[in-house]
Amino acid sequence: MGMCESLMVSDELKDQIKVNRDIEKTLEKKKTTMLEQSVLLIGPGESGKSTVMKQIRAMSGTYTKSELQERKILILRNLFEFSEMLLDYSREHYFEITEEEIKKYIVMCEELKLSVIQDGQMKPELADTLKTFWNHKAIQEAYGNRNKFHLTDSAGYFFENIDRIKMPGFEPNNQDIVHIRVPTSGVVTADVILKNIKLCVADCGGQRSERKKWYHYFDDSHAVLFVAAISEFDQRLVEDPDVNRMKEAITLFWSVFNGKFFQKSAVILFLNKIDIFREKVKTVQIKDFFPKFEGPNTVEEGSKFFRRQFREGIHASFRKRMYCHETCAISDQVQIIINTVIDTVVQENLKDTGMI
Ligand SMILES: Nc1nc2c(ncn2[C@@H]2O[C@H](COP(=O)(O)OP(=O)(O)OP(=O)(O)O)[C@@H](O)[C@H]2O)c(=O)[nH]1
Ligand SMILES: [Mg+2]
Repeated sequence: MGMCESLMVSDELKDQIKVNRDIEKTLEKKKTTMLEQSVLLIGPGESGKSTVMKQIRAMSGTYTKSELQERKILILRNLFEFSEMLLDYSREHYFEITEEEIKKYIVMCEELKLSVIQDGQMKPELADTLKTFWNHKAIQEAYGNRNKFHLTDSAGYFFENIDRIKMPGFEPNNQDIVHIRVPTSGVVTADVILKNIKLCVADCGGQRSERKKWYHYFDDSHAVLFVAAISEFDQRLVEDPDVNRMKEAITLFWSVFNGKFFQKSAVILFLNKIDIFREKVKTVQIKDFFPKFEGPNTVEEGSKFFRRQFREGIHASFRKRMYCHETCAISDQVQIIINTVIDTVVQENLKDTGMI
């Protein structure tokens, strides 16, 4: 996560941290009753909104035993879903895999499905088959093509951790939890207390079919946290394979901040999945997808370019209330940025009420 971390402590962030300390002092002096701030998490599907929500949750406390058990079952469900997708892709593309192996892996998928429904425990033999499956050449070839069939970014993580997951007393840790993929349907709300502030967070499903539900939450929020995956500049939408994911994110951002809604809200943009972006720019040219991009194909130039793209199409009144961060939501380091964001939100709203 080297670059991820170095980007996090930018000069902008340092300035922000200083401002935040001042705000904390102001709040301390005022000894007000607990401040309530509502935060709306929006952005396209799979950009990392729920992952940010999980990190906020991790900052505010621990999970109960039954919540951990639920997450353990979700991990097995993910392993089942990812295995099926990888196997289907290998078969469709005639990668080298025998009929006998295919039959064995179909049974493996069935057994995984059963362990999800039953006790959430993976039998040792099943774990061994999963490991052989993951190391199979055809499956690795399919995994190498994951961008083409929308396999979730975190699929590899669970296969790599089977030895730990199969243990009878296995309890998911925060890293496991942030890698779980469950698309959000509708809007999931949660109240969290952080830094003596009650945050009412609404995490919205981001796929096209989910977006009409967002409008019920428009205009009431103190802050809008828009999450876009910067790594997706070369990928296509699941909902419409003709549309580039990054272009969709930018147009969506422009349409939300067009001047009609969120007149008083702080606008926070997370250019997320910077870890994948860092790897990708080594081999994929931004210019091939965004001909206007002229700089060297680096993380720094790429981030600057995309920041500008998001900024340039929004209503002028939002630009001075817009804060942008490059993030890696699966890294616990993102919690530092979230802390900063909370302070920014409070600062913006205290300005509005004339308290500072
Ligand atoms: N490598 C990497 N993976 C990430 C990052 N952020 C999220 N992910 C993974 O990306 C997948 C999608 O993340 P979610 O948080 O479920 O996405 P979402 O925006 O809530 O998606 P919808 O609910 O469908 O709108 C999950 O498997 C996450 O573990 C990141 O910064 N880096
Ligand atoms: Mg979600």
